[in-house]
Amino acid sequence: MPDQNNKDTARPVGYKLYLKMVLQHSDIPKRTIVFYTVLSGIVNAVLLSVLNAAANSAGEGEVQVKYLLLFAIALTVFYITKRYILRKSVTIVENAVYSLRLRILEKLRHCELSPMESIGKDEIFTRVSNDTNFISQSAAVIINAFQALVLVTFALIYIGFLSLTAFIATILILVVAISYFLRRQNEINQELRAANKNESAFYDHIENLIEGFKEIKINHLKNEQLFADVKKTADYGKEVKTSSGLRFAVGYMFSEMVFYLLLASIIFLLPQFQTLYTGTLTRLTASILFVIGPLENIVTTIPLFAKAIQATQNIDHLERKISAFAENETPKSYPPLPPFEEIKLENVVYDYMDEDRQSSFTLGPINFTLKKGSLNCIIGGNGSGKSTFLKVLTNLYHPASGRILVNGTELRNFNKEDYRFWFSTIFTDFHLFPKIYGIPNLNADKVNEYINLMGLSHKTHFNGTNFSNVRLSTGQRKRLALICTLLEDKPIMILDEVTADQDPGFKKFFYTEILPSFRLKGKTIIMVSHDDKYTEQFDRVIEMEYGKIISQ
Ligand SMILES: Nc1ncnc2c1ncn2[C@@H]1O[C@H](COP(=O)(O)OP(=O)(O)OP(=O)(O)O)[C@@H](O)[C@H]1O
Repeated sequence: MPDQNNKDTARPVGYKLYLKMVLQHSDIPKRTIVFYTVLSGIVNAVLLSVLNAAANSAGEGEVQVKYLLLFAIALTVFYITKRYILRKSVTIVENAVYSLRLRILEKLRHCELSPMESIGKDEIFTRVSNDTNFISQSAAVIINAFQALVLVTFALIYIGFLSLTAFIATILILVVAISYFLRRQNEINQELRAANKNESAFYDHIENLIEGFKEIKINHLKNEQLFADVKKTADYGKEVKTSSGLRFAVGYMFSEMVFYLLLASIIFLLPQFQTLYTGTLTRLTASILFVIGPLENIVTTIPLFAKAIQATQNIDHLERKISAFAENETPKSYPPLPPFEEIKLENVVYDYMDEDRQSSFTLGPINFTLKKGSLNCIIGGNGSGKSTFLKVLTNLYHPASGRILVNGTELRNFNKEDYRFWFSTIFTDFHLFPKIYGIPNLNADKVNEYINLMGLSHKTHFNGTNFSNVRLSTGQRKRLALICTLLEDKPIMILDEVTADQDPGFKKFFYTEILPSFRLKGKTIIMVSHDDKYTEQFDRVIEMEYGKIISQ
């Protein structure tokens, strides 16, 4: 589903994209930024040429006041412009990163579940955290390099003014050195891409090592084999990064050597071919020496700029992916959802797709009716599709075909968010938030009452905002999730294996006390359970096999 709001679908080329991303939230016009950057570069050039001229005239015993005055003016303008541009660049970049992060996360929270699952948490985390950080850190360096470029341009003009031959020689040498460096940089970039892929594999290993710590502590063979894989990946990373580092060093050295050769040829050869005025050779030498520093700055910033562009493209790619799957709900255009009476699934089918867009598992066709106030139990073997069915029922996954009818009207006539708001869910992979979100006017006493009811008062209590302790066992954490579900007080509760990690005492309490209390409150329950001995507590038992309901 393409993003209706994102009309600008043509992707700008790398550096334009970078500029667009960095400058889009700037309150200063682009022209002003360029003006100050260029002015600061020019004044920097003036500053150095005044010093150069003053040094020469000092040698000739002339009065220095004129140069001193010029120096003072240039230094003041340089200070003001450079300070302005550096301060503004920090604000602009941090604004850009701030807006970018919030914009992506804003889009992400409106994204559908299945594309979000397919993008994966690693990519989202890397882009939103690492790549945006990189853009933020590289901006000041890039601005400095841009000023260095202005400086070099003016220095070259000055060299041309002193000697046309020296100017042509310098330009030629510059073209050779920079194109050699850039060619090397292309090779380096290829290696860096390989290093990046390898880095992701290395992160995976670290995750396995941390997440699987218990397993590797128990089994030293696992520990050693995993570490052998870690080492293999680290070895490859070292190899690629060393190779690219060496290439960079050689390229850099070559560029430096070429400059010394340029200097030597101007000092030793130029006077043989051209008559130079007194002091011109000294000025030329000083100017070329003066160009080397800023040029180094520019050349070493090129890889950083390339990486910043890559980071921008990565972020843009993620943003486009998320935008393409963002829900385009316009709540005001939907009629209000009536109170829940019945949900009907007619021939509903849902497919999980593999990387080749082939179905790896099909749920359905499902025909099912959920009536208000009913207690429903879903049973079935592992992988029979119970959780998938619940995600389709709650509209977290959208059916590939079939209809969902809400009180007799098709669901697509209503706002999906309103529909989902009917449900309280505890999925098998539920997340316990550190705060209780989504419950207005939360009554702390009521929360603590539930904590007591669930037998957790010796472990935790609610302080008005947070639970005092969430470092609990799996079963205890599920009881806390159940408390949140009770507090939400929705008409339909989805409970996916909530009793799976509970002790027999709590199971009995749940099925004989809590469940009947739900019935009394008129709640509708769908619960996945493997507790055969309590199935008589439900109005209906739905059995699933290979993605289908085989009895209900
Ligand atoms: N995010 C996913 N992407 C692709 N396939 C999935 C995904 N989640 C589940 N599946 C596949 O769908 C099938 C049904 O999974 P589901 O989790 O619905 O089964 P279940 O009946 O709840 O299993 P269990 O009792 O083990 O929890 C499985 O074969 C599983 O491999």
